[in-house]
Amino acid sequence: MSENCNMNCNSCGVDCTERKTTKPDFSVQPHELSCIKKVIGIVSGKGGVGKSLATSLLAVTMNRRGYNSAILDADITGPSIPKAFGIKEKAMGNELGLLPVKTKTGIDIMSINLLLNNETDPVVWRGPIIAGTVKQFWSDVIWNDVDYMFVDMPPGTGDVPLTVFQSLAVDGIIIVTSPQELVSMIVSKAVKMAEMMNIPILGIVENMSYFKCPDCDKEYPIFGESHIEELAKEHKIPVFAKLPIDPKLAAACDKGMIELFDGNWLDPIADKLEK
Ligand SMILES: Nc1ncnc2c1ncn2[C@@H]1O[C@H](COP(=O)(O)OP(=O)(O)OP(=O)(O)O)[C@@H](O)[C@H]1O
Repeated sequence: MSENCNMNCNSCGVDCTERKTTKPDFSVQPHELSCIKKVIGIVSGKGGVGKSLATSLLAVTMNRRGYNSAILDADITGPSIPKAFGIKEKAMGNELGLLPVKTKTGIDIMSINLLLNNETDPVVWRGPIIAGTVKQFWSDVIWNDVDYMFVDMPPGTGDVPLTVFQSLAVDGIIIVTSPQELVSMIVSKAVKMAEMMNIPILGIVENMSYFKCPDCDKEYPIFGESHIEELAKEHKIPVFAKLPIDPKLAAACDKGMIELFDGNWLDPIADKLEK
């Protein structure tokens, strides 16, 4: 202990044996009228691997099982959720807070594109403003009676994923990846970030895993052989699902009809979430 000790470790830099480390608490309270039971972050180490698609499919899968599902689109600079669900209207608010927009099948969605006048306007904001917006999607939106909220994270391990992990009450994350060599390093980064944040990793989804020939049913690994099993074993996390490259999925996203997708690839995740 320093001889000048004033017993306030927060204002002292001496690394003494008596030091009491108090971790700063960055958590943000949800809106007082919100009721959110489980929050699942959908993470990818890099862009374009199908994280938003996986988020949408998960929300639809849980909704089909009779749960109230919601999507908080934290991908502020590349929001693609409203388009996949074909949402044209803007989010409304009242004196109490902002209200999410309901999709045709009743999934609650909040995304920056539901607030911009023009969905093609770029969001040219600095990191702290973007991170602040995500926090507001949590604290200022009235998420009424949500069983499963899926948070579509921006790719990487930067400011916004960090904000989500520190501020929102995330119960677990699902990592979305694709079968390329680069991926093992990228997944490892995402895994380590979750570990640093003490957030459980529920499992990995490998997207664009193969293409199934409609004529002969043979599966072709278009992006190369998958190494996901080894990677999952290395990090001791389960592989939940392997999604095929399916032009019907891309078309459903483009037409805003993802709620009509046909496939049960994500059932193992839904089973685990139900448990
Ligand atoms: N399995 C698939 N089969 C066919 N098309 C797919 C598949 N997965 C993703 N796509 C298409 O690839 C594009 C990128 O997918 P998506 O927006 O989900 O990626 P992302 O990881 O969220 O990207 P970003 O991180 O840049 O936001 C979309 O047009 C989507 O429809």
